[in-house]
Amino acid sequence: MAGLPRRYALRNDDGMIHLPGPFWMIGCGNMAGAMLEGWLAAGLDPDRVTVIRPSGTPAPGGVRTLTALPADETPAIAMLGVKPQKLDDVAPSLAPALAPETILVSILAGVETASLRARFAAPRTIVRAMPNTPVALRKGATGLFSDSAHPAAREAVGALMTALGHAEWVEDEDLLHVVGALCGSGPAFVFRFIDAIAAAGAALGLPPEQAARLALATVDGAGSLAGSSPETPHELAVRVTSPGGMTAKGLDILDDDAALADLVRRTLEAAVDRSREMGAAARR
Ligand SMILES: NC(=O)C1=CN([C@@H]2O[C@H](COP(=O)(O)OP(=O)(O)OC[C@H]3O[C@@H](n4cnc5c(N)ncnc54)[C@H](OP(=O)(O)O)[C@@H]3O)[C@@H](O)[C@H]2O)C=CC1
Ligand SMILES: O=C(O)[C@@H]1CCC=N1
Repeated sequence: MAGLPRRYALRNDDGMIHLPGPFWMIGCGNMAGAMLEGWLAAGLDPDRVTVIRPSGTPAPGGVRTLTALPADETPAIAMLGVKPQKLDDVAPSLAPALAPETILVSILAGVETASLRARFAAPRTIVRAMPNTPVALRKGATGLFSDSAHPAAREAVGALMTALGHAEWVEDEDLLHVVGALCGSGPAFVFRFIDAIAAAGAALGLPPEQAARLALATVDGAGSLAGSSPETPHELAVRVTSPGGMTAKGLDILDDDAALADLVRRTLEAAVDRSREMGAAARR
């Protein structure tokens, strides 16, 4: 972080996260709440964070939770964590509370930078982030995009997101629709796969609870192995597949006519299409 303005410094030598000033989280539901859990686990000072949510449901970690924006401070970072459809409920009161140096981070699926800039005129830097719920365990995958971030702001937001797991920038905003489908929605698709192999095991005779336990442990172990091995998932699959053995017969079904690849491609396409629709709705 050498050479960064001090107000952007997010980490010190002990690896703790220090925010440059007040951090507002506008909405703290499934996704933003998971991010907050991950940041708190990473050592974020809860006193720097304010959650604003209409229910007033207390945020984790003793983080200050309000039902309206604080009147007495300007946020260094403000993160939009509401549903895309709620953007216009939030923008009129939030926009005047932001300063040019506020970094505005949006996790709204599909909603483009231009739509955010049309509603939030002040912040020089707007960053779009597309995270996923495993950030709660600091094992997330997050795509980032900004058309405007000063290198220091880019590094600051990158550091914040890297504290939640894997994070990388995309240079073309349109690709955030794909990142949303792959990373943002991806855990739901994987959870369905866990259920599917559990259901298949049960259909073939295992007690359902036992099938569910074995399916979960298998996907957990396979994911960890894939994440820690220098080998590609394809190479790891080869290691499982004994010539003339049982795995090859199963893979023949998944690979026949690219059945699994085609199913997953159509799955992501459907999610991307919806992301584009939500983006178009926010343009109006
Ligand atoms: N869920 C996911 O896995 C992912 C979600 N996203 C994006 O994250 C965003 C949030 O999704 P998700 O967390 O699932 O949704 P949730 O419904 O779980 O959370 C929405 C949050 O918005 C708050 N909220 C609603 N209205 C207002 C308002 N007027 N002012 C302030 N806060 C408000 C709610 O408050 P309260 O708690 O009081 O009800 C709640 O905390 C979406 O834009 C989505 O596209 C992106 C990637 C993955
Ligand atoms: O389903 C959604 O729209 C949000 C964005 C990605 C994951 N959940």
